[in-house]
Amino acid sequence: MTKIVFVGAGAMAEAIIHGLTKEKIISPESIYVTNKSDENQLNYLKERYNVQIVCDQKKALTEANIIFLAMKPKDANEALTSLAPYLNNNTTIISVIAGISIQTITNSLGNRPIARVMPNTSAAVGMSASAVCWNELIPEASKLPIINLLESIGSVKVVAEEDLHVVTALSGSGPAYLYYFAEQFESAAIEHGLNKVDARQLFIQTMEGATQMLKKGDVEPEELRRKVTSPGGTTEAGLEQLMEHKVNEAIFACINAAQNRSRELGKLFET
Ligand SMILES: NC(=O)C1=CN([C@@H]2O[C@H](COP(=O)(O)OP(=O)(O)OC[C@H]3O[C@@H](n4cnc5c(N)ncnc54)[C@H](OP(=O)(O)O)[C@@H]3O)[C@@H](O)[C@H]2O)C=CC1
Ligand SMILES: O=C(O)[C@@H]1CCC=N1
Repeated sequence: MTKIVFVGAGAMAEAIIHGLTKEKIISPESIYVTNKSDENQLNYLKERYNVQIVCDQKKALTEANIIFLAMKPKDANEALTSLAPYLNNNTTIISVIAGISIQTITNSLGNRPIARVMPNTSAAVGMSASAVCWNELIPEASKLPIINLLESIGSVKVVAEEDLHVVTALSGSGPAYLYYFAEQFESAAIEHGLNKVDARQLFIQTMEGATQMLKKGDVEPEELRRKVTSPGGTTEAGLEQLMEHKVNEAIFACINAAQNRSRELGKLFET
């Protein structure tokens, strides 16, 4: 049975564990969690998902088939140094850490199969938009099982490692941008008299409907936008404000800043 150890047990680890256990891809008895010090969080994960808390670090790490690295970039060096002595040569490392390169991980853990994944927190509902890259030590035969594992938490694209910076900016961070839009649209609607429940429900359904239309893939977003926008109508009035406030520039600046930060984090914690 495949044994998975999560080193780091915060928001992203929980979202992946939620997805994996919900889809029954891996039995919770085979999922182990450990972190730096927060015992309450480990107990919470055990209670909620039935996963195992690592008691014997050496045994758990030596027996692991897959180790997920799910700590913040600033904590990676310390965590990797403490893991290194216990790793089995065949263990596959799957890192979700933003910015930290396969080379940096290799420098601490030695030459071994390493994959980097950029998921997002929608993994909790099986809707992560994940991208994965790997080093040449991941055997061809292991690639599909890794993709299958990740598909249990959503969609998966295989990308070049260099592209993970922009992927992080777009889909890793992406849910936060959309939640920010949700907050702002909801507040604006409330200011104009709608109650919170209706405002939220209408906005969610609008996003869902627009997403479904985009997903059909037969009409470009620009054309879909045009179909909503009657000349001299309400949409045109609204869009004019978005353009006047240079929302397009804000979005370019947002993606640029996020992908730059991913590169900076990689450099800052390079070993
Ligand atoms: N949140 C998100 O939307 C996404 C996050 N990521 C990436 O996932 C990673 C984790 O992010 P997130 O879950 O949000 O962060 P959290 O702060 O929620 O969790 C970080 C976890 O790492 C643990 N940790 C810290 N130091 C060590 C150590 N030395 N050894 C073992 N565990 C340690 C912490 O333990 P303790 O609490 O005890 O200190 C905590 O459990 C980051 O690298 C981030 O870039 C990727 C995609 C999306
Ligand atoms: O904000 C971050 O750094 C992480 C990476 C992607 C989403 N959250």
